[in-house]
Amino acid sequence: MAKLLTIQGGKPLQGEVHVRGAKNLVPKAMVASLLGSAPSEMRNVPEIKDVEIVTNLLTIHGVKVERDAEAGIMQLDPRETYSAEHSEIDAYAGDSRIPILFCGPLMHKNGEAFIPDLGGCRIGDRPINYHLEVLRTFGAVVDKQVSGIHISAPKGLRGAKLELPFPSVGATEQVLLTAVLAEGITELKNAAVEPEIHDLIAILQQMGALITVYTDRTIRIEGVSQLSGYRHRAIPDRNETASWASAALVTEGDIYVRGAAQRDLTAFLNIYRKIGGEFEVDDDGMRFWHDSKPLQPLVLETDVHPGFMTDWQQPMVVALTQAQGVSIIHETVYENRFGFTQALQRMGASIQLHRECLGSTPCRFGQRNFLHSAVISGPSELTGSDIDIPDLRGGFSHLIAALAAKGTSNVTGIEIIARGYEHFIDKITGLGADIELTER
Ligand SMILES: CC(=O)N[C@H]1[C@@H](OP(=O)(O)OP(=O)(O)OC[C@H]2O[C@@H](n3ccc(=O)[nH]c3=O)[C@H](O)[C@@H]2O)O[C@H](CO)[C@@H](O)[C@@H]1O
Ligand SMILES: C=C(OP(=O)(O)O)C(=O)O
Repeated sequence: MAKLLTIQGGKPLQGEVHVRGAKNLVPKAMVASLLGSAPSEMRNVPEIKDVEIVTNLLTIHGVKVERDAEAGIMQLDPRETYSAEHSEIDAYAGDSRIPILFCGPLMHKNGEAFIPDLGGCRIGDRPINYHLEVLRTFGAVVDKQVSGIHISAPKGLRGAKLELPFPSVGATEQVLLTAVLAEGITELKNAAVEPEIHDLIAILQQMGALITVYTDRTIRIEGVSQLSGYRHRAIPDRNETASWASAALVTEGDIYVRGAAQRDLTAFLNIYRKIGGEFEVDDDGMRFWHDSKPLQPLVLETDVHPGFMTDWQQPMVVALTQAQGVSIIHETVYENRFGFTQALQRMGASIQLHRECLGSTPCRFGQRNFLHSAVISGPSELTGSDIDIPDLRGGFSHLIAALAAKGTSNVTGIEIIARGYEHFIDKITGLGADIELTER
């Protein structure tokens, strides 16, 4: 049965939420456990859909996964893995982007892997050409099938000199998860250096991997013949933290995010302060609030780390609809991440999308007919609307717009949000929102 969330907007969100491990790290750490010849333990594991999907995928490959969901502790025992049936794996087609990262570990373990078609947010084409190219360079043979891909390493996997055309997070993780047990040395240039990548490297190092990260986006990996397990506490979800911070800004609220860490939010906090948000930090988390002073418009470009992360863009757009003046956003990571603004426009926001690059950060989309720049004029009074959630961050952005809007919004498709936001309905309720969840 589909869920319908009815939101009566206009109440500031006030109170506390608890943010646990990062969606963009935990499922990958779970995949890394496959590389070990001993069990691993992960702490700070959130109850989100992507963790569930990877748990199921590991389980059908023979990994024993045990979990205390409330305590956030997961044990993963990979000692008796095997190749799963294609039909079993195919059941997860279209669910998440993580399955592509099974390639290296499963080839090391079983000599082959079958990967279902990927899911994840529809915010651009999201090809996997970099992944396949690096895997081929390691010596893998890729066979694209009607649905999914079969990949094998008949002659084993050997370290290689690699350079990514763009510092892709996923392709960098692909290289790490493959190179650690490949024969010889791998050098990756133009690697992504997001905090979640550093956390994955910390995990692999605990397992016995030899990895060096240089300051120029180069990563060097010396392959080893065997890895053990790890015990690790995942870094907190900086994207969920930024989302709650934006919710406080949009609703004139005051939210304490227990578990949040300042360090990986530098670029976000600079913008938050410039727009007029307030924050303070203590040992257990961060408080974000917006007193009644007017929000300031600004010019912003998304970028790879250490820039302003693309996943923060969508909630921040909602805040900018409330700023006094014209703001400009240039999205340089995904070619199609402004589709969610249509619903905001229906709610009363003034947002124009442009094909041109409205910014100076070099981007791949300028001459290619993609609406990847936005001009937002504020402040606009938002009114409630019927909304069907399009993607994860766009969906959370719609929720906070509806929570700030005058009147009632009827929101469908909220299941998508559970892919990356733990217990978000309970959290919003706990912050004082006037919402009702019904099944249809
Ligand atoms: C599960 C996860 O961690 N998701 C994050 C990860 O996604 P993901 O790892 O999928 O993102 P990438 O960094 O790979 O993608 C960045 C850009 O590279 C392009 N590209 C990527 C791979 C490839 O083979 N070919 C190609 O052209 C993509 O289309 C995109 O335009 O990093 C993104 C960028 O920080 C975040 O928005 C996502 O939240
Ligand atoms: C784009 C995102 O996730 P995914 O890569 O899992 O689709 C996101 O978390 O905003």
